[in-house]
Order: sequence, then C-alpha cells, then structure tokens
Amino acid sequence: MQSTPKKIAVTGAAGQICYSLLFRLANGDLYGKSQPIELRLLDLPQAQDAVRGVVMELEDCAFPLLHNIVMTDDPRQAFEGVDAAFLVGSRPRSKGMERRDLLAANAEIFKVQGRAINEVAGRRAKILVVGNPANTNASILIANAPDFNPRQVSSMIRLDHNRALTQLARKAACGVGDIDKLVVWGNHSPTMFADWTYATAAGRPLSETIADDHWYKEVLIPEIARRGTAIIEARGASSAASAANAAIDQMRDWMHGTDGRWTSMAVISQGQYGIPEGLVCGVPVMCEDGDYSVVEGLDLDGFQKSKLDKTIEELVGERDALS
Ligand SMILES: NC(=O)c1ccc[n+]([C@@H]2O[C@H](COP(=O)([O-])OP(=O)(O)OC[C@H]3O[C@@H](n4cnc5c(N)ncnc54)[C@H](O)[C@@H]3O)[C@@H](O)[C@H]2O)c1
Ligand SMILES: O=C(O)C[C@H](O)C(=O)O
Repeated sequence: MQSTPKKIAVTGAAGQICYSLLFRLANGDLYGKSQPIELRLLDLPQAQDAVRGVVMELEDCAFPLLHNIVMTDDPRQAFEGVDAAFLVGSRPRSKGMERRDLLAANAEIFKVQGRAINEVAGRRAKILVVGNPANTNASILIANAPDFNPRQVSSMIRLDHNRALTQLARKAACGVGDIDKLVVWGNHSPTMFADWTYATAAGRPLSETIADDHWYKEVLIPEIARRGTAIIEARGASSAASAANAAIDQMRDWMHGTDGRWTSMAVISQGQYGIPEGLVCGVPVMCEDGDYSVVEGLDLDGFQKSKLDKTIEELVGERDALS
C-alpha cells in the first residue's frame, strides 16, 4: 500500500525557477521514488493562466508519484496542512537592479505568507525561502508567524555553497563529492563569504592542496559573491535551474540528513559567532532526524571575522530598513 501523499506548497509557480523545480519534485527528487506527493501551486491571480499551462505539462509527464495538483491564489489554501513549502514567488532582480531595491516590494509578500503559515501550515512543516532578499524575507516571515517554530524556517544559501564546491573542486582537481566542511556565511548577496578555512578534500585541507591564498581571497570569494549577477548579465534573467536544484538539495539534506557532513544553511541565529539573535544568516550546519544543528565552537581569525562582520552589517541594515 502506498503512503499518504506529502503535501508540498510552491509559490511563484508560474515563474522560471518553478519551471524546473516542480518537475523535479514530481519526479521524486525530494522525497524519493516511493513517496507520492501533492503539489499546491500558489501564484498571483493574473498568473493563473500561466500556472494552468504548467499544470498541463505536469500532467503530460505522467509522473507516477504526482497524485494531486492544487492551483490557487490564496496563501491559506496553499499552506493548509502542508509538509513542506518552497517560497519562491517574489519579484526577481533584473539588470542594473540591486537587492535592496527588492526589499520593500517583497517584504509585503512574506508578511502575508507568514501569517497564513502561522494559521494553517502543519506544525512540522519545513519552509524554505528562495525569493530574494531571501534571508530578510525569512526573518519577516518568522516575525509574522509567532506560533510557528522558527527553526522550521530557513532561507536558501545552498546555491552559493554549490557554486563554491564546483570552483574549489576544479582548482583542486577533485570531485565535488570529495569536499566537506565548506561554509558559506551570511547573506545571499554580494557580501556573502565562501570560507575554505575548514574545508577538506578526501580528508586533506583544501587550503593546503590548492595553496593559493591570492586565488582564494581575490578570485574565489568575489566570484561566488557575484555569480548571481554574472548569470543575470549573461542570461538576461536570474539563475533558475541551478536555483531549483539548490532548493531541492537544501530541503533534502534538512529532511533526510547529511551523514555527519557539513553543509551551509541560512537559519535563525541564536547568537552564535556574534550573529545577532533573530537574523537569518548562512552558517555551517549538520542535519539529522529532520533537524539541523549549527556547527559551533569554530575559531575565527581576523580575516574571517571581518568578512562575517560585513555580511552581518548588511543583514542588520536590511532589517532596520524595514522596521
Ligand atoms: N536564494 C537564491 O539563491 C535565489 C536564486 C535565484 C533566484 N532567487 C529569487 O527567486 C525569486 C523567483 O525567481 P524566478 O526567476 O522564478 O522569478 P519569476 O519572475 O520568473 O517568477 C516569480 C513568480 O512569482 C510570482 N509571484 C509574485 N508575487 C507573488 C505572491 N505574492 N505570491 C505568489 N506568487 C507570487 C510571479 O507571478 C511569478 O510567477 C526571485 O526573487 C529571485 O531573485 C533566489
Ligand atoms: O542575485 C540574484 O538576484 C539572483 C540569484 O539570487 C542568484 O544568486 O543567482
């Protein structure tokens, strides 16, 4: 007998990221190949025709695990009793636009959705915020969902983590899967800090294997920080398939565990590493039994502290700009 379908809400269903994400979810890439799912697709009233087109395509794939699809423009209907939610829907950045321009426009969306999640989402639901500015949107959502456990909310920093994995693996001539203990700290923005201090490949420190501090500080860190912008410049639109892939990676690790390995997640701070409580900030975590734990007690040197301070300062600025 098949188990009860898992209910997954996805917002921004007519958008670019969802045009990849929904098909991956329906294929079983999150819950595995024996778990049926129901998709709850939320988008604006004016996007419902486009959502209908996506639904027709989902139907035409004949995914065996996809038991039901609900289309709606009502957040309460979308989040009612869900097991997981991908909050993708928001306005993306276009050429020449900085993330701060998005702050006010997108804050309102996450207030409304936070209230709806507070009222109707399953208490163990995992909520992943993808829509930018993702960290601050997640903080706004948490502030508007006082009865919902803030540890059940995270924002996506995994795309930056994956981007750094590939660049490091290339430089070290190893496989991406060989690398552990990479950290991306902070805001999903150009102030983020891809930190190789603890990273190893096949057990050996990557900083020793690569032995090129100039490349680390002057090439890797800025390239990862500006990668989103470089993709917008090249494609004329922000990253989509890689963002969808990272969203599934982050949610899957959170649900199913990391087997003792580190990954990066943006989660609500409890004051670790001097990150003010309540900010949603990228930190190293390990996941087990459907929960994450922040890797604590790392010694940060002056360079690390200055990079972390800069990204924290930006997060505080975003928070203050909206209060
Ligand atoms: N965190 C990350 O690493 C990361 C990476 C890439 C993109 N993003 C962000 O993801 C977001 C979506 O990107 P995209 O390329 O899919 O954008 P898109 O413009 O193609 O799609 C956005 C969709 O959201 C919908 N939407 C807007 N307001 C909504 C609301 N209140 N409720 C439900 N749906 C709503 C729109 O109608 C549209 O269908 C953007 O904010 C983008 O900047 C984040
Ligand atoms: O930077 C952006 O606006 C796009 C996205 O967040 C990305 O990292 O690709």
